[in-house]
Amino acid sequence: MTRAAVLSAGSWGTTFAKVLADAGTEVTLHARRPELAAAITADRENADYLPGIRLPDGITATADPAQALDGADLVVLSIPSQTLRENLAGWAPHIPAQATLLSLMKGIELGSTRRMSEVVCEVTGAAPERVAVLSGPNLAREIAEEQPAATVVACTDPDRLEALQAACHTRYFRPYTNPDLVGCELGGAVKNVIALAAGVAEGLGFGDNTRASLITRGLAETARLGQALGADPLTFAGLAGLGDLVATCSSPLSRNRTFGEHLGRGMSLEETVAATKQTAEGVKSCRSVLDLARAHGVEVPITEAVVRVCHDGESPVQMVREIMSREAKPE
Ligand SMILES: NC(=O)C1=CN([C@@H]2O[C@H](COP(=O)(O)OP(=O)(O)OC[C@H]3O[C@@H](n4cnc5c(N)ncnc54)[C@H](O)[C@@H]3O)[C@@H](O)[C@H]2O)C=CC1
Ligand SMILES: O=C(CO)COP(=O)(O)O
Repeated sequence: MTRAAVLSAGSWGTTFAKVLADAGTEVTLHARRPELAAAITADRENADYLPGIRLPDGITATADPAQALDGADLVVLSIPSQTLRENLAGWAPHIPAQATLLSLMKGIELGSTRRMSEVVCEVTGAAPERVAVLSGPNLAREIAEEQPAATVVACTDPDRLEALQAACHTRYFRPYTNPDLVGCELGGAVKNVIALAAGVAEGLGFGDNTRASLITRGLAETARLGQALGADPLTFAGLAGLGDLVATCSSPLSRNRTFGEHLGRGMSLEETVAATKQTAEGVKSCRSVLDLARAHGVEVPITEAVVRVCHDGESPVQMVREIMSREAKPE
């Protein structure tokens, strides 16, 4: 892969543009606001999302999606999941016919319960083997600072997968391949929901036992749902499953965990939404994950609890009481 278009220039899109450029790929980054695109090109910095990080010379930025997509053999999608369908419909006519379409997004569409790769296929008409996902313990700021991290790229076409792995392999970013696209994608979406619960626990003042219990039982419900959707259960023991769950549930950098922490500390939902400037996917996706689980007859008690706290006005204290008083059962 030699030329990538990254849409758009938020925290992760900008960071991943840097990864691609550091791996030797020419990158055009799409920013919605022309002034941000101009500032990125002129200053080599995205001061809105990654202040203090110098962007490589291999990145140019534009506010024109057609210009960003012109000649791209890799199209990277990194916007809030619930906005993908609408945005992609506008971008689709400009996407080169053979380009690989890579989703960095970690959400499930509300209403349709589609994974992002499914939305990409539906909107663009691309064959499923052209669509890939990247998921793992990848907090943007740490990667932008070139702290070592690993990730997983998944695609059903082995040639595209290998090319993708090479296109984003740098001295600080190590991608593994996995053919299980469904499992990788689901792991990324559900961990955001579990991280909300871990944040609530943090906000209530609970410690490591509580977090470890949530991570482990969260992984169990992710794997149950994954299996029902045809994922490989082993994927959930890897970077896109346990790896991402541990990082997100533990890190103060996580927007989902921070959102939950605010609720746990007693902030109202409205105050928390107002205080959250970046995308916390789990707040919306908890509902679609629950819908998906119900459609497949899978029990997801932590996800249910997160929906009650984020949407039905249940208090964090009551949430913990309900999780802990569920019927006792074998592990
Ligand atoms: N930030 C991180 O550490 C990581 C984020 N992700 C995932 O990447 C995706 C993007 O997240 P971030 O870059 O972190 O979010 P962000 O909030 O930092 O940036 C969002 C980007 O989307 C654009 N955007 C917002 N609303 C839009 C709309 N209605 N239409 C078009 N564009 C819109 C913004 O202008 C911005 O460029 C999410 O699915 C997230 O779960 C995945 C791994 C790491
Ligand atoms: O996906 C992430 C880390 O892998 C980022 O998590 P947040 O979206 O909660 O910040």
